Order: sequence, then C-alpha cells, then structure tokens
Amino acid sequence: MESIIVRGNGALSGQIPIAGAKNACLTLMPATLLSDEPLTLTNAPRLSDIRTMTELLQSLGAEVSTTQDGQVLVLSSQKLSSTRADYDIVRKMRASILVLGPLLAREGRAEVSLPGGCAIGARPVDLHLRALEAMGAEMELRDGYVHASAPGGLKGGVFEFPTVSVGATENALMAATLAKGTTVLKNAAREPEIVDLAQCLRRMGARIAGEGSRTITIEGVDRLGGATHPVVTDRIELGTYMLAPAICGGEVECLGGRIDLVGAFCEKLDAAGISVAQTGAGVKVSRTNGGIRAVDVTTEPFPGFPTDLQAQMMALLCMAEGTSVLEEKIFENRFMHAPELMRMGADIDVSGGTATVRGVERLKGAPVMATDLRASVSLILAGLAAEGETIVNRVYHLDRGYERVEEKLGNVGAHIERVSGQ
Ligand SMILES: CC(=O)N[C@H]1[C@@H](OP(=O)(O)OP(=O)(O)OC[C@H]2O[C@@H](n3ccc(=O)[nH]c3=O)[C@H](O)[C@@H]2O)O[C@H](CO)[C@@H](O)[C@@H]1O
Ligand SMILES: C=C(OP(=O)(O)O)C(=O)O
Repeated sequence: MESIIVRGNGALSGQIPIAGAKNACLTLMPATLLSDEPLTLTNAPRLSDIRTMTELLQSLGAEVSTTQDGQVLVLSSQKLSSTRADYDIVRKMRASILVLGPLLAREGRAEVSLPGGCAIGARPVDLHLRALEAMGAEMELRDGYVHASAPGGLKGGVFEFPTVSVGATENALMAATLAKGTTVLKNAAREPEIVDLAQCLRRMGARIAGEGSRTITIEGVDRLGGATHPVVTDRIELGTYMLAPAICGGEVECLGGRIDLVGAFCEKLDAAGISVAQTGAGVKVSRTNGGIRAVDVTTEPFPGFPTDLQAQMMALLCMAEGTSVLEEKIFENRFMHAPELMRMGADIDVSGGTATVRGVERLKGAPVMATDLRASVSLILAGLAAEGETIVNRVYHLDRGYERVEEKLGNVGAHIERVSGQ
C-alpha cells in the first residue's frame, strides 16, 4: 500500500496548475447517456474517480476513449447494452447514482445499486428519487437497488428540493432535458458544477434557463446531439493549493484559478491575514510576513464556504493565533481529520457538528491515517508546516480527487514523496 511522506518545510514559491473539476467531470460524463452522438470533454482531470465512472459507463454499453495525456475524454452512447448500474462499481463511488436520471430519460428504465453511506455521513438519495418521481417516474427499492421506470417517458413537473442537494439537482436536470414539457426545479443547488453541466447540456441542444440561481427551468426536447465541452476549473483543488503558501508562508500562483469560484473561502483567507489576488493567469496567494489569525467558519451550499474545503481550512487554523470555531452544516460526520491532526499536536475539541480549534505554535510530524479524500489532503497540508516527518497512510482516498499531488507541491518547493509498502 502506498503512503505519502511529507517533511516540514519553509516558504513555498512558484506556480501550480489547477485541473478540471472532479465533481463537474463526474456529472458531465453520465450526460453522454442522454444522446447517441459523441460527447467530448476537454480539461478532464486524471483521477481514479474518473476511471471508475468510465468503467461504469462502459458497463452500460457506452464507449469511452481517453487521449494519452488523459485530459480529453470522448464518450459515445450510440447504443446502450444495459440499464443496470451494478453494486460492484457503484460501491466504489457515490457519484455513480448520477447515471439514474439520464438512463431513465433515455431508456425509460434504470436499475441502480443504492450507493450506501460513507465515512463523512449517511448520504441518502431520497431527493434524487423524489425529484424524478415528480417527472412521473416510478421507483421501487428492492435487493439494494433502485428500480426506476417511466414506460411512457418522463413528463415535465415542478419539484422544490426541501434541502439543497448538488447530486439530486444534477440528476433531475439531466433527466428533465428529455422529459415532455417544462420542468421547474426550485431551491436547486447553485454550485459552479451545476452551471457547467447546464452549459454542456445546452451545447448538446437542451433548453435550460436559470442555472446558478435557485430556480432552474428546463423545456424538454425530443433528442440531444453531440458536443465538445471544457470541464470547469476544480475550485476545491484550487482552494487546497491556495492553502499551501498560507500554511507554509511564501507565494504561489494557482494557474487557471478564479476567485469567483471560491469567493466565501477567499473572504476567510483575508480575515486570517492571507493575501489573495486574481492575476491574468490565475490566483496568487501569499503570506510573506505576519502570522495566521483565527477565524470562524461555517460550511454552506454555494456560494457559502464549501464543506469540501473544511478539513484543509482546519489544517491552517491549527497554527493560527487564537481560537477558531468550525461548524460543519452539510455532512454529519466530517471531522475525522481532527483526531489525526491532534496526533500532530493540534488542539481541537469536537462536539457534534462543531470543532473548536485553539491555535498552537507548531505541529509535529507523525504517522497519520487518511480517512477520506479531503481529510487526506488536510494531513498533507498540516505535514508541510510540521516539524519533522509526517507519513500519510491510505492515500488511495487522495488519488480519487488529486492528480500528481507530489509533483504539484514538489514543484513549489515542498518536501513530499510517495512511497510503497509502508
Ligand atoms: C461528486 C460530487 O459532486 N460530490 C459533491 C456533492 O455531493 P452530493 O451531491 O452527494 O451532496 P449533496 O449536495 O447531495 O448533499 C447535501 C446534503 O443533502 C443530503 N441529501 C442529499 C441527497 C439526498 O437525496 N438526500 C439528502 O438528505 C446529504 O446527506 C447532505 O447532508 O456535493 C457535496 C456538497 O457540496 C460535496 O461535498 C461533494 O463533494
Ligand atoms: C465528498 C467528496 O466526493 P464524493 O461526493 O464523491 O464522496 C469530495 O469531493 O470531497
């Protein structure tokens, strides 16, 4: 099994290229199921989750080819051979549920394994099912699978999400493109990945208005065609690497970064005493003098502070002057990084959805265990600023969402390497 070894270091300096967004690509890929013409995605990230989605789509009969550098995906679903998303693939990745809406819209039926819970929370899919039911789908839960059908095709409907859900909005949006009539999605998610999906679907011929606002209106069309679409920048990878110079000191430019993708996060960095500026090429972050100030953070749906940056922000605040309070409002169990950070000398109390972090002067390297994707990278960030060596085990979580992390951080001066067999 592989591990990442990080040795505490001084200031960082240089540039880090930011990849296309994992979470956008994972919803754009199933959009291929809506059309019999090819969908080409450029700026795709090279990640294990993308390979899992490729495997899932291929199991349904789609053809997926990748350029040698892995950045262009050509997906073709001319003829589908199955409507069943098997447990063996779905269990590897929750985003697999995103094939449900497209399959149902194109084929009138789908059988998708329930993804189940995961380390960060229970993560039910009831809202995905209810939104599709509002379009006339019939759902039955049997043998651990959702058996969905819409024999006469989906029909436009009005659905108000009781809670904002990124995945359920994506599933409903994709399905509605081929439903008969108009669908209105209220209290929809406003994340940049939703906007990216709507733009891609529009390129395929869909009629969508209002993405990025709380209400999305979709006029169903008879068929969708092919398209070429660039995957939006990964705002979570961006925020993660913005924290590297914030934690270690120095100045790093994140190439391709856009402040508008991480507005609420930048406000917190500013309050913590970190300088952030948009440049022609990306986002430049520096901490050249002065310490880190404590700040309070509450996670919220976009445009609020993203839950996917909470663990990394906690790594920064472990070394702030003063006490910070982090409230996790999206997932019920997303503080597993806290005990690992405490192994490195952090002073953190967790009570329910609240973590109180009292800043310490210095963290100390230790062997730690990655429990999920963002937790893993928070431990790497903490290790960069700790005294001595930190060994992060179970890095397969990291490879779901970060490509070439050692190379990207190594190029700005971090002491980081991947080793096998630890
Ligand atoms: C592949 C992908 O894009 N993953 C992202 C997506 O996950 P995902 O789409 O799974 O997250 P949701 O926005 O759906 O979850 C938000 C909240 O709604 C709840 N909920 C969701 C669906 C449902 O049917 N019922 C229900 O109760 C969830 O348990 C959670 O408490 O958005 C999350 C919130 O920004 C991010 O952390 C994930 O990185
Ligand atoms: C939680 C995440 O992903 P997923 O929804 O695929 O588990 C994430 O990207 O941080």
